[in-house]
Amino acid sequence: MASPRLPKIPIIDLYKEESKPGATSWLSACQSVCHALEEYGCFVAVYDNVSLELHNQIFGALKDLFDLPTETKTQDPNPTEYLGQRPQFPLYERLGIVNAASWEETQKFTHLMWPNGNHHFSKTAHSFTKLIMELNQIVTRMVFENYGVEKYYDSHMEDAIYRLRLHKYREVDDKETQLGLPAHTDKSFTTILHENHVPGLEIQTKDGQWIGFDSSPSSFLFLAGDAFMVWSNDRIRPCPHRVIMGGNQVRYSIGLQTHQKGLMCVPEELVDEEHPLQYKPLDHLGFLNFHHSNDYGPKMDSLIKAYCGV
Ligand SMILES: O=C(O)CCC(=O)C(=O)O
Ligand SMILES: [Fe+2]
Repeated sequence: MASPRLPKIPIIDLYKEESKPGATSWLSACQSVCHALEEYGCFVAVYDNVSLELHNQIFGALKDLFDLPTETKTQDPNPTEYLGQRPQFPLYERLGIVNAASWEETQKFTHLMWPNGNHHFSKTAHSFTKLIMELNQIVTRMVFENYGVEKYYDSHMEDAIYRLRLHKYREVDDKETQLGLPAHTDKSFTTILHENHVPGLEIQTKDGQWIGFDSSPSSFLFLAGDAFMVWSNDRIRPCPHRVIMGGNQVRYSIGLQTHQKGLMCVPEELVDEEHPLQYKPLDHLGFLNFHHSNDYGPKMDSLIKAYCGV
């Protein structure tokens, strides 16, 4: 008997030239994006705007960064969002640039890591961020248009803060855990992840199966975070994901997350008899502090319901 086939994460082409309002494929792409997010909370965007050269440069830059001495990466106070050396998931290390859309903030981060400067790092990280911001804007606009609430798009984007997260998962020793990062949903509005040639990321489907995907230099995993669920009044659920490491290669990944300044409300157009209002206005940055001050078990989407559910 054939074994049951695993579901696959939807793959959607978002080539830069065709991903513009008015292009022939725009409306069907808007529908595919929304459908994928409603069913899986994520999809793989095939995006041709990041060159192979930049893909190679960014992962070269990540190697240089994580090769720095631990004292440099763990500076106190911790403006670089360092996380690592955790006994529960010892393979994982993370650094972050909090306001990565800003060239000055990117340079500040670089200067903390390389007091004598590293222009190549700043330039590479910033060029990558700018291109992924464009992808994030395309997808967000598609969702707003598909739900008929595009009039809120501009003000929503004005309130977006972009955070760049840089990750390293070291190779696994034979007797060690393979868990790179435990299952969680992101606290963000959106997250876009890009990885080097070493796979490991898995997402959980609605019926509880864990599935991976074939990555490539032009694939970017778009994930809905907890705040997307609030905004969409539960139409789009955040996607649980984890990292499982297999072999003896180092995995690097890079993620661009968005968070919203101020109070974010569910658009009134997304509230009706079938979808009664589920959330009070969300203070997203307040929610991040609430999350950091709460050790709330598996930290799945119940935390945001506790924070701003009606
Ligand atoms: O490394 C990855 O691909 C995933 C990282 C992640 O899920 C996170 O930092 O929230
Ligand atoms: Fe995540």
